[in-house]
Amino acid sequence: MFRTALKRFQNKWKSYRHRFVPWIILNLSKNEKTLRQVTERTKDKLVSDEEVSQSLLKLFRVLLRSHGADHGELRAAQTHFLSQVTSEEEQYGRNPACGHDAMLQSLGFCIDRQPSTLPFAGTGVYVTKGFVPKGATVAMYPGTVYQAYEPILLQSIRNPFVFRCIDGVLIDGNDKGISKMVFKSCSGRDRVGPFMMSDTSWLTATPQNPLAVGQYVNNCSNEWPANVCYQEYDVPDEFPIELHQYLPNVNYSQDTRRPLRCVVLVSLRDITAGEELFSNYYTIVR
Ligand SMILES: C[S@@+](CC[C@H](N)C(=O)[O-])C[C@H]1O[C@@H](n2cnc3c(N)ncnc32)[C@H](O)[C@@H]1O
Repeated sequence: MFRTALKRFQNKWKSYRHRFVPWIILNLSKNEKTLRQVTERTKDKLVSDEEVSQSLLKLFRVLLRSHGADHGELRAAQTHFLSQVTSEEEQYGRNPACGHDAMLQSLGFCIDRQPSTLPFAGTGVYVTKGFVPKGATVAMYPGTVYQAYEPILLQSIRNPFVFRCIDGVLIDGNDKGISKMVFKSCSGRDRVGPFMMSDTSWLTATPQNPLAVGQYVNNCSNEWPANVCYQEYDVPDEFPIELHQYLPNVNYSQDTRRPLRCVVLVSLRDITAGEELFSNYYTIVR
């Protein structure tokens, strides 16, 4: 009897692919209605990697333009790259005042952190301006990337920000304490000449890449169904080196021999200004 119950629990546990571990232990049985189900691992993607790349490149190019004016040492390296921008980007103007302007101009919406609509849910993420069409890249999940075999025990204690990817890769999106120290240290280590390979400003109240607040998106409920979902995105080799400085992820280990793992949040439907973003912390792969 006990063995059967244990076996059933083990099978159920194994099928949960995205999980914030402490949260799921407490809430596994509470809102089964909101579970997201996919039939195969490869079918978990709502939009293609190419579409995600295009959205990120569009935003990052506008950010580079605005920040280029502030970073003299990078200007020479960027000049070549900037000469390649398309006429579409020209219309965004030479110097957007901040990341939010860049986001509105390039993607057509802004997101920001504010107190959640849900009682006792702390901070959430809202669309504050513009309009998000279905299938848009709405946010990024920042943090240190641990391969499935790498140790994360100390950093994961009482940490609700550890996100588990479909393949067991973990992303620690906590912007405080030891998690913050680890991210900064790994980011400083990976610098290539004048180029930063990742962005540490998501650890502050004002991230340069305004998409990098996805770790604050709350779980959906029966009253508030999910309007975004998580999607793994491996940064392709051809991603311009000048634009890595806006990626809010870094590998824990310098020896990782695979593309940098990022996770983006993609809209499941059209979302209008004033709406809070809700994801589904659980995905079942059948
Ligand atoms: C990844 S964090 C999300 C950011 C969090 N709201 C904060 O302010 O730090 C996950 C934590 O948010 C809270 N949370 C997320 N969704 C919730 C919900 N639907 N109801 C209540 N609390 C929620 C839980 O405390 C959970 O452990």
